[in-house]
Amino acid sequence: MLLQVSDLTVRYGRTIQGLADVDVDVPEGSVTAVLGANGAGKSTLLRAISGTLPLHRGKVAQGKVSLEGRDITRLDPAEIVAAGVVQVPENRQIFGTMTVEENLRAGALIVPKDKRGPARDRVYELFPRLLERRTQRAGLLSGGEQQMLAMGRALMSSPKLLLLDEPSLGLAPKMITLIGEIISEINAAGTAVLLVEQNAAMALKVAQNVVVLEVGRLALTGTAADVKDSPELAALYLGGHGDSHESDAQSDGEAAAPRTPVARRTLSKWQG
Ligand SMILES: Nc1ncnc2c1ncn2[C@@H]1O[C@H](COP(=O)(O)OP(=O)(O)OP(=O)(O)O)[C@@H](O)[C@H]1O
Repeated sequence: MLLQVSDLTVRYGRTIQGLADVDVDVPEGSVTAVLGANGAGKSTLLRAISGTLPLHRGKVAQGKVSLEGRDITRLDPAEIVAAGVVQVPENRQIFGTMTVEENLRAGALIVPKDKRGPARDRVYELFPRLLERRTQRAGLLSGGEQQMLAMGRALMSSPKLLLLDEPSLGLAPKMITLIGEIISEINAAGTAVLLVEQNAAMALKVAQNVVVLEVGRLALTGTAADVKDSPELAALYLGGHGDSHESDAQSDGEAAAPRTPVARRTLSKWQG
């Protein structure tokens, strides 16, 4: 197993529980999606993995995160990047006054000098739009292009695992489709992806495995194929939240299913 999150409980301050007893496995070479409504704990899970919880006054109260069997729970963010786990933050955090190319260079600081050129070429191959705009200031790019740049920057260090926090956020449907295709390409090239999304339709297209969080707890796990058609997904996630992202996932009325509390279920074992 590439990444194993076991029995993870996260607290913010003394009282707020961000996650409780969460288990997530990311198999080598897979795309694993984490779905859930606002406040379900998706970002908290990514922060726990990337070691950035302390920046948000959070801490792991219990449980463990392992990468290829190595305990990375208490490593700092730079050590986790060096171990091969790189996060693309939700708000993208590109450097607006720097050019596209300079932003990419900033993602390669830990990369040996002779490997930086080839890494950049690979990123440009994956994102031809970034190549076209390499000398432009990043702040002038469209939202979708900024998302590509944030992903490209993360890929500069050739991570084993890419953590994506709601890459579809604020993007037009066509751009969301394109970003989904790019995630599949990144994965086909050998990088595992943990994809946090509110856009279930996109996530279910690109992921093999799915985890659904509900109020900090694991509500549902299974293969994308199993989860996609499950009434549990409609009840847990698509129902009752009225988010516009979600409405295009199921337009057949299922989304209006009442949101009933559902005990944690496993629809099927992880593949592989
Ligand atoms: N820095 C923080 N301080 C205190 N509580 C926090 C902090 N960050 C998140 N929380 C709380 O932890 C819980 C999980 O939040 P989290 O942001 O992980 O959810 P999410 O699924 O990513 O939601 P969203 O889609 O809105 O980002 C929520 O109850 C939230 O209020």
